[in-house]
Amino acid sequence: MGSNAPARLTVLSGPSGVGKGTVVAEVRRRHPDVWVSVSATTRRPRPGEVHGTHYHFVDDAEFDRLIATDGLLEWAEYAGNRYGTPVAPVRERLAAGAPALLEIELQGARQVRARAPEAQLVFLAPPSWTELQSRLAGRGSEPAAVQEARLRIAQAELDAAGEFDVVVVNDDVARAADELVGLLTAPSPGLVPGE
Ligand SMILES: Nc1ncnc2c1ncn2[C@@H]1O[C@H](COP(=O)(O)OP(=O)(O)OP(=O)(O)O)[C@@H](O)[C@H]1O
Ligand SMILES: Nc1nc2c(ncn2[C@@H]2O[C@H](COP(=O)(O)O)[C@@H](O)[C@H]2O)c(=O)[nH]1
Repeated sequence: MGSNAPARLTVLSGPSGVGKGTVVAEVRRRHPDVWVSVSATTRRPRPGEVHGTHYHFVDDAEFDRLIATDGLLEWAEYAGNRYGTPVAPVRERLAAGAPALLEIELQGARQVRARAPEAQLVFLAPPSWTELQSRLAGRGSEPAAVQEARLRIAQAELDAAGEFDVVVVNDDVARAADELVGLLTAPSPGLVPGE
């Protein structure tokens, strides 16, 4: 990615199980300097998830405090838990002229669009509905009822794909990662949110 990369806020969104985390991990494997925001969440950690790396795992009181102190660029309730982007690291990153990537759901993407219109919004789409179902089930990280809740939300998220600047189909992780790298390095005006 290199130090000449433009400062741009990019949001990657898309339904649960489409492969956002997988594609971002592939981008970071190739370009370890790509900076990805670490969200706060009230969700409990999955096996293997590390506090401060995958998420800042917080309780409801701490999440309330983050909201009350304007500590979040955006936040949303999703399938019974709250998720939000700590604003300070994103601001610092963009102010230093370095790009930032957020991996968030639809409500949060809409908030970023309202607050930082220059941000680039990328929607990661599944090749088909049945493939999305099978990826979510195959991951096996949620019980069936939670998978069903996530798939109900996914229908509405797929309907909103037209709100995004670019749609990337995750038919193949390497190909989708190529496309995302291209978008992350494309020139843009750059923006410091909230200023
Ligand atoms: N292109 C692909 N082809 C086949 N399987 C894939 C592909 N991309 C991701 N997967 C698999 O799909 C499952 C879901 O991927 P992942 O956890 O990255 O999704 P996600 O969009 O980040 O989900 P969530 O929003 O719930 O965190 C994983 O088991 C992953 O290995
Ligand atoms: N609005 C936000 N959504 C976020 C954030 N961090 C993650 N997410 C999204 O939540 C769902 C569920 O995530 P999971 O880890 O429980 O599978 C998924 O779409 C994430 O992209 C955030 O800070 N804000």
